[in-house]
Amino acid sequence: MLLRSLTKINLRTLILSLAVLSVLITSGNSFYATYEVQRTLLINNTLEANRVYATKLAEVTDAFLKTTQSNLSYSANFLSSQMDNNDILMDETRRLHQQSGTFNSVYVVNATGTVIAASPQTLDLKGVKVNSTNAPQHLEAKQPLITDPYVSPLGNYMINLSHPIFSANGDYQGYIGGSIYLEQDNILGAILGKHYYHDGSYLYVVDRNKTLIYHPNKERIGQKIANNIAIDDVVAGKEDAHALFNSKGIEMLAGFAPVKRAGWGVVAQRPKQATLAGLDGHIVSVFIKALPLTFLTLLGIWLSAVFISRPLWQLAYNAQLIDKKEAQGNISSVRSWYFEAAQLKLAILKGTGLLNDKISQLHTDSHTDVMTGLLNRRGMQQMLDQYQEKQRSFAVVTLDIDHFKRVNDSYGHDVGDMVIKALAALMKNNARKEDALCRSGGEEFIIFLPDTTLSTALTVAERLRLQVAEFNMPTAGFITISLGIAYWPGDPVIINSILKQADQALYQAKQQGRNRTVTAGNITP
Ligand SMILES: Nc1nc2c(ncn2[C@@H]2O[C@H](COP(=O)(O)OP(=O)(O)OP(=O)(O)O)[C@@H](O)[C@H]2O)c(=O)[nH]1
Repeated sequence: MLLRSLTKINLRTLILSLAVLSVLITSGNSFYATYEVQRTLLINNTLEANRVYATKLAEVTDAFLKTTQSNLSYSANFLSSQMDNNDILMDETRRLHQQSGTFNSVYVVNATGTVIAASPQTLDLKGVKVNSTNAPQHLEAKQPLITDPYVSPLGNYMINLSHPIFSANGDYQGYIGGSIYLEQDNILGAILGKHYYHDGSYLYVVDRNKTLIYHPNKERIGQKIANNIAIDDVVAGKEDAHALFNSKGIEMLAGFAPVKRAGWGVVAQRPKQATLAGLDGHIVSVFIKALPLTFLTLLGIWLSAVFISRPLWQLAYNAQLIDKKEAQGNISSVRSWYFEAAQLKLAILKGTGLLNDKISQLHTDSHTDVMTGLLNRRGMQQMLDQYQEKQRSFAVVTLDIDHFKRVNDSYGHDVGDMVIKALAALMKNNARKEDALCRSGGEEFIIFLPDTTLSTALTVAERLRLQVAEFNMPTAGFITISLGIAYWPGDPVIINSILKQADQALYQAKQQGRNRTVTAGNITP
């Protein structure tokens, strides 16, 4: 069933379907490729932009730490000879606290771990003893230090930067330190926070232990982050970018860079969805812009399909109607503008030409008397049908060779045949183009003279009779013929009765002595 319906698909539909299908596949493919390329480009660009951005901020942070350590170093040098001067200690801590705005608090701790000066004074730190829990590394380090986050004696979550104080002779006298309160407004927020975007992008900083020391969401500060490849890489000192999922399961494009001076890592990231948000709209606008050209292409394909398939369709359609009269003309008028159609048209025309010739030959053969080439009885009947159909008047002459039996008897049948052929030739010479000559039986003939009056027919019949009488037949010599004439005026009188009338006139001519013409009816038309 499917095969049957497939065979009925015409060439135009086939070309159209294939072309439209290929246009759709090509367009779909190019849209998909464009989408994928744009998507990859956007993702890669965002990853790279975040990496560069994180690197820049890591450098800024590093420069800030360096400056801060220089300031602490300056103060430590200055205080090395002033460790017993309470006023100077207080002034210096206050200056450092208020002048730079770097620290939330500044303090000086002596070699035994007791705070001997602090700013702001409201903290009331003076006299507080630091220990390994609340100031873990300073005393042991005896060198410039940036601590890991820890909870201070007053309960602030903080990091400290410190610088040791040595006397002129190199004795360790304690250290000067500055605190950055991670959960309050601080210098890190001032440096990093202004870069926070509102499309879901943000930036955070972890320390060497993967603990958040800066995050736009302050509640997350102090949390340790696990299973994050960006953080794993950045605390290992790598600078790179990765696509990853954040703690809320949102896919992020993260760029990161280490702050080597502190062992920290800066991570800048943007949600992948926000990055690709414009892409769908972009592709839709590309699609809309491509629509007119696609429509024109489809129109062009449709016109081409019609143009290409038309000659073949016309040839196929007319080949179906090959037995119809007009088929050959229709096929000739097909504009076969390309090679295959032209060859096909030629082949069909040649085939139909041969077929028509053959049919015409068969038609002629079946309507012709073989011996004389005149119409036989079937041909005669067809002629009569045409006259009757067109109501065309005619005169009919029947003629018969006189005493033909004697010719046969005297000279043989072959000579008789020659006489019949010679008589037929004389009849042809004597006839007009539109006259119809028939051999109705052995040596009997009928001549139809269309649009001819009885008197003209008589003239024609007499002329023929005289010509025959004067013609010396091969071997048989001179013969005569008798003729009967009737006239059919084109009215509804049955034609066969006219033939009968002509026969009766012929009979009378025989009765009256032969070699004569007798007319049925009056001579005046
Ligand atoms: N050679 C030859 N003879 C034919 C042919 N057809 C018919 N005949 C002969 O024509 C003769 C006709 O003879 P009849 O009908 O008696 O008439 P007729 O001898 O012509 O005499 P009338 O017609 O009365 O003048 C017959 O002997 C037929 O055999 C033919 O095709 N060839």
